[in-house]
Amino acid sequence: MEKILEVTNLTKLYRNGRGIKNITFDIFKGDVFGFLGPNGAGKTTVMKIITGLSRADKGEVKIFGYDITEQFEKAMAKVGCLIETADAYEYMSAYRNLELAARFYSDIKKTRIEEVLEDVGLGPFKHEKVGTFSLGMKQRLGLALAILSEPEFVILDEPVNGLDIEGMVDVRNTITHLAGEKQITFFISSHLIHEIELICNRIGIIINGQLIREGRVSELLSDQYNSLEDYYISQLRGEGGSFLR
Ligand SMILES: Nc1ncnc2c1ncn2[C@@H]1O[C@H](COP(=O)(O)OP(=O)(O)OP(=O)(O)O)[C@@H](O)[C@H]1O
Repeated sequence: MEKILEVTNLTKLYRNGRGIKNITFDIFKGDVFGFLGPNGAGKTTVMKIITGLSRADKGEVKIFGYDITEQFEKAMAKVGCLIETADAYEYMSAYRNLELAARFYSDIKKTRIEEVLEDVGLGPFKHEKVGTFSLGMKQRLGLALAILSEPEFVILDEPVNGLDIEGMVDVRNTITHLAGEKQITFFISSHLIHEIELICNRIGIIINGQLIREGRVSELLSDQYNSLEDYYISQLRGEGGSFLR
């Protein structure tokens, strides 16, 4: 199976001694890979390195076979991402923000902007200024920006953070639709186990900067566990009990 992302021995230590250590995993074409971990586990650190926003101390990242430090542009050519909150101009409308972002690509049609706005549920608000948007609406705009260029691999850091139930369902449906219909591969971080269970086929669990488990959801869940939540809690208790005290 084609490897879309290869992460090998990724390590980064901040001056305060926190960070990530020897993270290794692969994502294959068609995967919706969930990156699960409690607050401060290291999810954003990994995603920032993968998308070139931060540098690793050690290790290697390849996207579509290209090393992200040596061939960054080639590695990122078919990648869309949303890391932390969307980088949007608050005094412009959602539509105008997408129009500006579209200029970075040579082949985005006007109809594509309308399409992504509908996909993420921002159609009715497209001409309103982003500064007046709720956090959830900004998250949706971030998702729209991430998928605008019709990427083959999409990296989303906590995409449903701050969304109400309806917003969560919309984003979940959008991801499931894009993965199923358009064969887009996803790498999604979250601490919301239920969301991950509903949309991901494979997961990695990161605790205290270390990837403690990685695999197919169906294989990780043996008869012993009724849900991913049961499994996740058992792993936290085993490896990082302090998170639950
Ligand atoms: N720039 C930084 N300087 C120092 N420490 C940092 C920095 N960025 C992150 N950390 C620390 O590294 C650890 C991992 O942080 P990171 O943001 O990657 O975790 P996370 O899993 O994304 O957490 P959350 O779910 O809360 O967003 C945390 O202990 C955090 O305090």
